[in-house]
Amino acid sequence: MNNNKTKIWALIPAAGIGTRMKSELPKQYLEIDGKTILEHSLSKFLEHPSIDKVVVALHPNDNHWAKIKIANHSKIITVEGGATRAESVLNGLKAIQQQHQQDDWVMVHDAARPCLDAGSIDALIQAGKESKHGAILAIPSVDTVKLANANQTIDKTLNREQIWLAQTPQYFPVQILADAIETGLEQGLAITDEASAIEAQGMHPALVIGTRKNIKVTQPEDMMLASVWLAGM
Ligand SMILES: Nc1ccn([C@@H]2O[C@H](COP(=O)(O)OP(=O)(O)OP(=O)(O)O)[C@@H](O)[C@H]2O)c(=O)n1
Ligand SMILES: C[C@](O)(CO)[C@H](O)COP(=O)(O)O
Repeated sequence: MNNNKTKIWALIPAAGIGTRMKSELPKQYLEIDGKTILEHSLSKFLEHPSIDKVVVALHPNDNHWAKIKIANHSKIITVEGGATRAESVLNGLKAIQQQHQQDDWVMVHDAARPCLDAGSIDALIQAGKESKHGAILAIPSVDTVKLANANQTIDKTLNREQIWLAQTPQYFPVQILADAIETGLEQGLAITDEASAIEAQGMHPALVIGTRKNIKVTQPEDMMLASVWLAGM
């Protein structure tokens, strides 16, 4: 347990339907090595001594959650997800706000990233002590990056020294993140991760180097990669 007064919450948006995975089940309920992807993702937070509670946002028509063993875990609270990832996260934040203390922080992590390692959670917590605008896991681009024109020709090559690919977890003070997402949604901004809502408010979250193993299972071929990484954990 986190012994400071400040609590660290985990928030797992798991209300997507996995269109790009083209599977019968929503991808978070596909199994790797006898456990669902969602269970793999949740276990990283349930087993981490600094995480106090875990909020999971579920699809309103989810009829799979109740069947998995972890559903009864005493650290887990569930909420109904929304039509977009940002709305699911906001619903989770509202549930946290009913119980949180002023200085609590939240770590938002995609249900679809089952290969997170405990060291990355530690690194984010450390970065949060040094950045009042929060911190996210990300990896520097290893490829040359092109900016495209509308007709799929190359406009120009970007300086990849400045290009980082965002992952989750993304770690912020609860109140700051809830306000930023609420404002961003009201303004009609495209909020594809938590940091983009924070950036829109003029803040600059820290970038913490993650690992390439922390993939987001998105397309069918990602299942094999995730099972290889999980086997080595
Ligand atoms: N309305 C939504 C949409 C997505 N998510 C969650 O956000 C994470 C990242 O989203 P993504 O990988 O895009 O998942 P899906 O939306 O399920 O996939 P797709 O875009 O292929 O439909 C996933 O854990 C997903 O369950 C959510 O909680 N609520
Ligand atoms: C939050 C995220 O995983 C960071 O890379 C990503 O933005 C989610 O995007 P998606 O289109 O909802 O999969």
